[in-house]
Amino acid sequence: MASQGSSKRPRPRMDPIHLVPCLPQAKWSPGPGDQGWMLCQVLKESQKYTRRKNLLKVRAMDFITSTAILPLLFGCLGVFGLFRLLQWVRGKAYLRNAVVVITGATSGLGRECAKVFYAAGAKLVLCGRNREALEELIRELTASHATKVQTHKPYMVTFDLTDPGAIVAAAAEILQCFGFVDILVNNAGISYRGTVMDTTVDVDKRIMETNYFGPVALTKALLPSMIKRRQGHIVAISSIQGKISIPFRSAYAASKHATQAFFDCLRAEMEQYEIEVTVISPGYIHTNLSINAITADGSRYGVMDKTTAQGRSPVEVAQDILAAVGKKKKDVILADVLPSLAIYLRTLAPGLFFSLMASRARKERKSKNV
Ligand SMILES: NC(=O)C1=CN([C@@H]2O[C@H](COP(=O)(O)OP(=O)(O)OC[C@H]3O[C@@H](n4cnc5c(N)ncnc54)[C@H](OP(=O)(O)O)[C@@H]3O)[C@@H](O)[C@H]2O)C=CC1
Ligand SMILES: CCCCCCCCCCCCCCCC(=O)OCC(=O)COP(=O)(O)O
Repeated sequence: MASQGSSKRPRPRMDPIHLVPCLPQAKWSPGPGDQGWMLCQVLKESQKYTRRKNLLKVRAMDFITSTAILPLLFGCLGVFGLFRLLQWVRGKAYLRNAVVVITGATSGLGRECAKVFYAAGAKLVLCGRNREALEELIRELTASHATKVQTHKPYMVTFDLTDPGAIVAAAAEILQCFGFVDILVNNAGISYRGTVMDTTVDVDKRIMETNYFGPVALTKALLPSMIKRRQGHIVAISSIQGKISIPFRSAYAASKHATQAFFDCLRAEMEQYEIEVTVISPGYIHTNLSINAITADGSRYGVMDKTTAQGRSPVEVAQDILAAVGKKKKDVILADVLPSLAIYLRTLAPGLFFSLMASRARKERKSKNV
């Protein structure tokens, strides 16, 4: 009985390095026209190709391991990591014990900014119109002990940004708190809903006074003391709407565009005194901004818009602001991809951007039947 093994075809011997079958060379030498010969040529070619490929692989590995690429890569990563760490440590030191003034600290983003700057060890002067809300915030801050750095009891100064006289008096009071100001965060603001045609000029002025003239006046009142010390930092909380204009927000978008322009000019002029200027442009944030917005006739809008309700958490935005200030960033956009892209679209393809805004206006008009 023939053994099972003898009925099988002999398996080709394998080339141990390249893992391809070894060609029978000495025993068999077929000639052209022979089918076996053709197969042999094809096999030879494929063997050559595989060898070349493997050689390339070996050479590439040799290059990576024996040359400086890997050490260089790890070196770069190390330097980058060290740079980030240094930046973080410097940011922390910059904010610790710094005298920071925050306007609009009674609610929303300003309230959260107060919390993160307080936890970072800043000496706060909290501003707003509502004394009780400021007192409650100070109680809340001083009651919390969840920080590693030394904290300081905040001061408060109440005034209305639409009152130029009150701003001058408030600036003097602010300077008396700690003797000087390191960082001014111009955060207070109101929004607006309405068509250009229905909106009274008084409403346009009110928005401009709160969002533009008020912060400008407060900044001008505090700048001389900063210039004298050759030290200071002005932060303006603008908006994505300081970079693009969307329908039914004429007064608000105008006030934020003016804010961006003013503080960009100021940055250039203050460079000689080493005074920093940071403009922050957030997208939607979940605060009471839409509820507190005013309408075409000056009445309160009073609605929590879907866009606002779905906005970023004010705590997160406040943390981003703290980081940006610590790094002395000049211009920061804190928004989702679409609004950020819209800024580029406005610059690179204005025609397309204007068509999109016109269609947005049509849709909104239809849905509100106006
Ligand atoms: N929420 C959002 O989607 C976005 C907001 N922003 C900006 O963030 C900033 C903060 O707004 P946000 O927290 O969202 O809104 P809120 O309405 O919650 O807070 C607004 C703050 O501004 C103060 N304020 C309003 N008017 C005056 C005034 N005349 N004088 C003094 N203080 C005033 C309010 O104080 P008071 O208690 O006295 O009313 C309040 O503290 C604004 O500049 C806004 O434009 C930017 C982009 C998106
Ligand atoms: C290359 C492709 C680009 C596609 C771009 C499409 C255009 C999309 C338009 C997006 C508009 C975004 C508007 C964002 C507005 C915003 O974030 O405002 C922040 C605020 O200040 C909110 O105030 P409001 O009172 O309006 O709630």
